Amino acid sequence: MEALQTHQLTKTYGKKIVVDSVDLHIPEGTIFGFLGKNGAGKSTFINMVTGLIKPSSGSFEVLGQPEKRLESIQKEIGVLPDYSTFYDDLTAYHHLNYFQKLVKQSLSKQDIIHVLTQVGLEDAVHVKVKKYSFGMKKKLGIAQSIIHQPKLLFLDEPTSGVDANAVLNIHALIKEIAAQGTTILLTSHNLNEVEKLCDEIAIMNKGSIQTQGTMKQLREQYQQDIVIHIHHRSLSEKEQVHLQTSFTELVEKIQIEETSSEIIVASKEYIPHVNKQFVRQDIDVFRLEVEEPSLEEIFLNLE
Ligand SMILES: Nc1ncnc2c1ncn2[C@@H]1O[C@H](COP(=O)(O)OP(=O)(O)OP(=O)(O)O)[C@@H](O)[C@H]1O
Repeated sequence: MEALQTHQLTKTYGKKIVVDSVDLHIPEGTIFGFLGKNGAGKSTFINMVTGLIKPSSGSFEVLGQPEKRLESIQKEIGVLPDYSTFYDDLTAYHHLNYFQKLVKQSLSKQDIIHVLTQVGLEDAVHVKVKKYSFGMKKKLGIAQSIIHQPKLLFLDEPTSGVDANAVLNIHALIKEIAAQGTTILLTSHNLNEVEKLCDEIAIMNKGSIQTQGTMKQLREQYQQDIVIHIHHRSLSEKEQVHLQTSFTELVEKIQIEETSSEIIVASKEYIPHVNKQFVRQDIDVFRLEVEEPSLEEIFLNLE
């Protein structure tokens, strides 16, 4: 089953089309990366499929239920919005206790403390939120979004403004939640994070989905040249010249140096040929690395 499916989902404000005929399918059990520049329409999309705002046209199903039955599955959805608001005078514990009652849970004190420990707030359980830093509030927002063990979790920028250590903890937590079967839609401006965590990615631009696929599919789709780094035994100048001239039509660019070389080819099929040239000339290859385009390069190339 698809955890989320949208059909021509559209949102307009006056004449401005903010989300434009989006067809998105998020398979159950995936961590789905949702990318796009500021203002691309990601939060508006999330606000529609979580029932916060009404679509202008189009339809969607969440966990198999159509929009009009969204209320019946609200308990199965968790949301970390792009900004969370809390009551300054309540502690993290009181917030979660209040929230769990809203979503009709009956967690014990220990359960609530466990969730706060999961997000790294174990030392601030009984501290009032007015004393929390931005990163701590973010963690509290994550705790609130997962306290009822949702089947589908929307995390809008879960690590922005959070320090490096806490980022690693949040990544581990996201993986743990996904391993327990929760589908996660993650928006982030940190492309390394998305590359590391997500099974599938969609990139939104000016309200439309520009591209969608697994990292492997996106790489194949957007890979132009393949850069091969070869670390080899030390070559004499004569050998370097000989090697340089032995590569002809196969390579786009070649740079031979004493102990390492960089060769750019147009297609993956040429990689074994490159390797063979070294073997043929009796040059020991210690390491051969193929550089793949990062999500960042793909993302920037799409602009
Ligand atoms: N209530 C509204 N009325 C008018 N325009 C709106 C409204 N809400 C959002 N917009 C516009 O819709 C566009 C998309 O906003 P949205 O917040 O969905 O983008 P985003 O991709 O989430 O951006 P970011 O990465 O900065 O969070 C923006 O140009 C924004 O100004």
